[in-house]
Amino acid sequence: MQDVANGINALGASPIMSEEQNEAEAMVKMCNSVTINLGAFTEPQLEQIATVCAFANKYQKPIVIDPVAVGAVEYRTERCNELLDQIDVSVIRGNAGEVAALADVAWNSKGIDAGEGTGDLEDIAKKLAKKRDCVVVESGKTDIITDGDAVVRIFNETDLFKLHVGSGDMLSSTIGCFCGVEKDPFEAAQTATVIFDVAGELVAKSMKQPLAGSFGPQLIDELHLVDVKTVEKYAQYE
Ligand SMILES: Nc1ncnc2c1ncn2[C@@H]1O[C@H](COP(=O)(O)OP(=O)(O)O)[C@@H](O)[C@H]1O
Ligand SMILES: Cc1ncsc1CCOP(=O)(O)O
Ligand SMILES: [Mg+2]
Repeated sequence: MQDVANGINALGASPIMSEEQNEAEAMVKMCNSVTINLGAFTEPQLEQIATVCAFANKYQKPIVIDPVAVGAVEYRTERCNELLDQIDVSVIRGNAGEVAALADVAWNSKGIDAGEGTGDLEDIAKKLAKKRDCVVVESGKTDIITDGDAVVRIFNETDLFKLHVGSGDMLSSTIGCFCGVEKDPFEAAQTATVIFDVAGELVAKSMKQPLAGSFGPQLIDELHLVDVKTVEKYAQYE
């Protein structure tokens, strides 16, 4: 949670974390977008999450969902699908295992990680985008972004992302921030993802020794420093 708040604050956005149902309407009214992270929740929190999402739909604030580990634990898949049945979501951002689980595709997920499977990653992402009528960002070595028809691939990467727990959470919240300033969630998701990936890649390239512990803080520093010119110079996508 700390990395998420610091990462998006460094980018110039303004995070606020909330867990209290009674402030849900006020929170949603004042924000530009809502990111729901299902990393660790209890049943009462699910009620609060559903309330926040209902207000977000009412006040037309975009919602980004990070369905952490839904592929690994059936309970999570069920709760996440129940939530998605109730609300309109702009973007779902997950790794291959999470996206496959929500798209009803068999996959061997592993905890918070992507795990392994044989399905075509782009087809699976498109299936979920069509099923939930939203944009899907399926992260991995190549990040796949789709609205169900068009597909954009972002190639900037570093293995250090995998060693830093919370990289996916930071990416999802970054997408949330861009959805708050760009009406088209497909555009917002692409911009956020390329900035995040370029920032991580630049950190990795600048490190004398690629070490997991120092990657996190340096990623936050790079999110602070990174500018449009730098992203345009290094972005690799099609
Ligand atoms: N195998 C990989 N090699 C390099 N970068 C990766 C790899 N897998 C994921 N990433 C990057 O890590 C970031 C977080 O994505 P991911 O690890 O898939 O999310 P999560 O942490 O939720 O599993 C993304 O920016 C993605 O591009
Ligand atoms: C370790 C852990 N446990 C519940 S959520 C979480 C963090 C997941 O982070 P990410 O999916 O971004 O690696
Ligand atoms: Mg994750």
